[in-house]
Amino acid sequence: MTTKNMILEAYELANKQYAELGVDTNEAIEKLDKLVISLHCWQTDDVSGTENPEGTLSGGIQATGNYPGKARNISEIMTDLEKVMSLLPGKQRINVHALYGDFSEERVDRDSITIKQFQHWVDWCKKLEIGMDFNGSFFSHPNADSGFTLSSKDERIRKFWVEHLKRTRDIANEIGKQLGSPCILNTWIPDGSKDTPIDRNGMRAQLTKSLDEGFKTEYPKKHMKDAVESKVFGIGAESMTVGSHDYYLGYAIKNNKMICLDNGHFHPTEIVGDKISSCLQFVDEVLLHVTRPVRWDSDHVVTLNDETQLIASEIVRNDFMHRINVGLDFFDASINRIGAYVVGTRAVQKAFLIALLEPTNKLVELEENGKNFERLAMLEELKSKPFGAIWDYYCMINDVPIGENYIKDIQQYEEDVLKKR
Ligand SMILES: C[C@H](O)[C@H](O)[C@@H](O)C(=O)CO
Ligand SMILES: [Mn+2]
Repeated sequence: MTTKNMILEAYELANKQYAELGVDTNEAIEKLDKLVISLHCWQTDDVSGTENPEGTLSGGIQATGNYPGKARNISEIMTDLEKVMSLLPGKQRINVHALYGDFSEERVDRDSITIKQFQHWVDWCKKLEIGMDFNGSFFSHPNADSGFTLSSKDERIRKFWVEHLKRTRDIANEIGKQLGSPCILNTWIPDGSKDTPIDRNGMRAQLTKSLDEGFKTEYPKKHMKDAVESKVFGIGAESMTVGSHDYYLGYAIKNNKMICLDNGHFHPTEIVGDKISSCLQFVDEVLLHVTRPVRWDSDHVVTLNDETQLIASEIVRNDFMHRINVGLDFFDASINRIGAYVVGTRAVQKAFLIALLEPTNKLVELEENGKNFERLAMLEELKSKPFGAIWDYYCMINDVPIGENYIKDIQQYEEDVLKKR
């Protein structure tokens, strides 16, 4: 029997098993195909960027490892991302940080960037017919060395970063306009204090002042949408983070912004899956940065673990797909970087597929009737249903490697491209 026939046969059997539970696998696949995952460009080069690739990564984040083959310029980043997308089923878009501009003709500082430095990215996205998201880069820069950017009490520093915020919003608007797909601009700042600060309120008041100034211009939501990203702590800012979750959730609700939930940015026992339905009571949309924190915000490659699953299940169970923007945020420099993307993105897609194959109405019915043993039993039994057969079929109809077959493709790319860098 050919592999194709085996996959088709397994799919038919799995389809029947899920039908017995009242789940239509074809419908699940159709819905999964609507999921667009925003691929962060910074796993290609360990967040080095193209502005000053030899500089040190600051802002309390760290990419550990020195696996060969890291991308060294925009062209290599694009080549790597094209390879990644060729190995993924479904749809993707690209998420670019401001420190990834094209500065080959002219080196401009962050308070002077315009669409010009990002036109190359936009043209590439046009060619690939994909959308693009954008981020201000408030780290790896001398004006962030004090540990404070938008919340700084030094007016020169604060103004510099307000101007950066304004510029990034303008660029995002232009990206969305050119690509005909709203560009999400995420604003994350590393501001915080290593040791116990006194004037927490003063720092947060500065941040509010800066955000209010930076967000003054209204842009059409069909072109760009703002998100603000909170964090519990960063390396070197252990005692206090200015942009905490309480802070940004409040700011987002008051100012009609998206909140960005990065699941590496909370205390280890907090789970982002549980926050989605809370936030969506009060904000229109949420941006996700899906990652895998191991003991801290370590940004390990996402896997199909309970945390990833709850995030996907909460979105699917509540029909939140159109109010959630799924982005990734991991950077592991210790393994093949293309492999990191493919494993991490496929893990998120698998979590969504599993969620789509759940007989949610039946589970809710059990819950509402107080049948908690039955709910627990069903949840456990669902784990061993043949979702893998549906996944393989989805990869097959998307014409991408099935199962672990992408490993050899990536090994080949390592030989042909990465080892020559
Ligand atoms: C590059 C960073 O991961 C990113 O800007 C931010 O989203 C973050 O999560 C910082 O910890
Ligand atoms: Mn993040």
